[in-house]
Amino acid sequence: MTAKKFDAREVALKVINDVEISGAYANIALAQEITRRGAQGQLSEQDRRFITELVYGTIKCGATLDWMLSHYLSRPLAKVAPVIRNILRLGIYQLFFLEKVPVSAACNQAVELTKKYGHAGTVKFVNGVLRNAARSPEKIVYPDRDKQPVKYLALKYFHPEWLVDRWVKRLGASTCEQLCQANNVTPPLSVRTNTVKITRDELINRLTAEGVTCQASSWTPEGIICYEHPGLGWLKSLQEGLFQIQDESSMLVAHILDPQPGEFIIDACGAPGGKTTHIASLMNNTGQVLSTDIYEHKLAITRENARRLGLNIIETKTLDAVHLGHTYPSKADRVLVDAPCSGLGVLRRKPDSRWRKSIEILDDLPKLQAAILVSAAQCVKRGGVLVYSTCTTEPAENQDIVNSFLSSHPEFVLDSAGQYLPGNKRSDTMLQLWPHIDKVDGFFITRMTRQK
Ligand SMILES: C[S@@+](CC[C@H](N)C(=O)[O-])C[C@H]1O[C@@H](n2cnc3c(N)ncnc32)[C@H](O)[C@@H]1O
Repeated sequence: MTAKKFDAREVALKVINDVEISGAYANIALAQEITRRGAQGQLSEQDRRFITELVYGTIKCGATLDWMLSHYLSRPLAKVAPVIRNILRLGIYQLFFLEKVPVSAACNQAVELTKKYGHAGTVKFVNGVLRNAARSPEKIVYPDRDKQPVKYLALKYFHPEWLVDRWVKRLGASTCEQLCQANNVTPPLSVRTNTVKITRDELINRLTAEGVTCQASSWTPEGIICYEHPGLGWLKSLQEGLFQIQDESSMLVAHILDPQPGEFIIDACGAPGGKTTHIASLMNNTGQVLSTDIYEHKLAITRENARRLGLNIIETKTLDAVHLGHTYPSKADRVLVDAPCSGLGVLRRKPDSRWRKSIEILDDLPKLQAAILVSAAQCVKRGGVLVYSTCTTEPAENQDIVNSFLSSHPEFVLDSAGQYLPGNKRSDTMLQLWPHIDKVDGFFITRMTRQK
């Protein structure tokens, strides 16, 4: 039974304000609000979907909505109070991007919200701006695609201009367009079967019985794609440790490392343990996996995941990976460096992530990545394996790091990462996966063997 009538747009506004004004993460703030309202019996499935659409759409399209609004404003949007600004964004998003929402509903609800959160003057202002936009949509003219490709692509596909500029220079406008389009498609949830406890076929049956619509992934033997699912927290199969939530391309990393039962493996940047637990599963829970990370609170999540999955060969240690080399010299059979990175390959996962990045992050990260790789490499035994991976598509964080490492470490040779793929093999030595080509998160994976 619905306990209390509420307005979906007001819930969406609250989450958007939390993200914009308080710096909350969109997915976390939304999940909290939905859980809270759900527990109070206020939310139907339809409400949940509509609120999610409003929040994710308004945040993802942020700069484009502001540009659209600027056509109907006589003063800069930055001078408008934050809450009113967000009401305008929500309103114009519905007017221009949600065909099913009637114009009257979008405008009237924005006015009602302004009555509650603004004053008489702002009510008139919001009403005027949105009704003007609804009446004169022809005022919105996108920049010419050929003359101003960066501006056009940034506005059309909701990406920061600095990033589009970078991609257009490196990939060309057409590829950049495909990449931006792919980043706007929300991917389905993917999970990894905990093969220590259950087979993939059995898990698919179990998930289906729990109301999940899913099918086997073609990338890995344990991946499952879930197209529709009830709240994950409610699934007994999750509580029983039958699976781990993990992206398909992220699952490839442990396969390329190819850990064997009985070995000693170091996962240098291991938290929150997606790959650490996968490695332990592939070792059939026999041997030792040391998962290190600079943040203890993240390693606590690794330990919790290992406990839930029933993997008892995992140990954790809080450590700056630049000190790994002298702590475990030549001790490990295999070492994984899943380096901290700009995350530009996984923008499709969260609507706010593209707006949280800045060009400056690309200045500092490569130095840290190189230092971690050099140190972690010292832990590899002769004949052992070193894997370097990131979830970005930036050469400065990927190929440049590995090439520079190889040129100063002749004892390591580059293997063909593509040959270690569990599904279709590829000829790539350094594997770069792309959302627009491979339809998975953008991941970079390389594998090296220590010969001397
Ligand atoms: C890409 S994430 C790792 C994800 C993890 N491998 C997984 O699959 O769940 C990178 C990790 O590096 C950690 N990190 C950042 N700087 C580090 C450093 N100097 N030494 C060790 N870990 C670091 C971050 O805390 C973060 O957990």
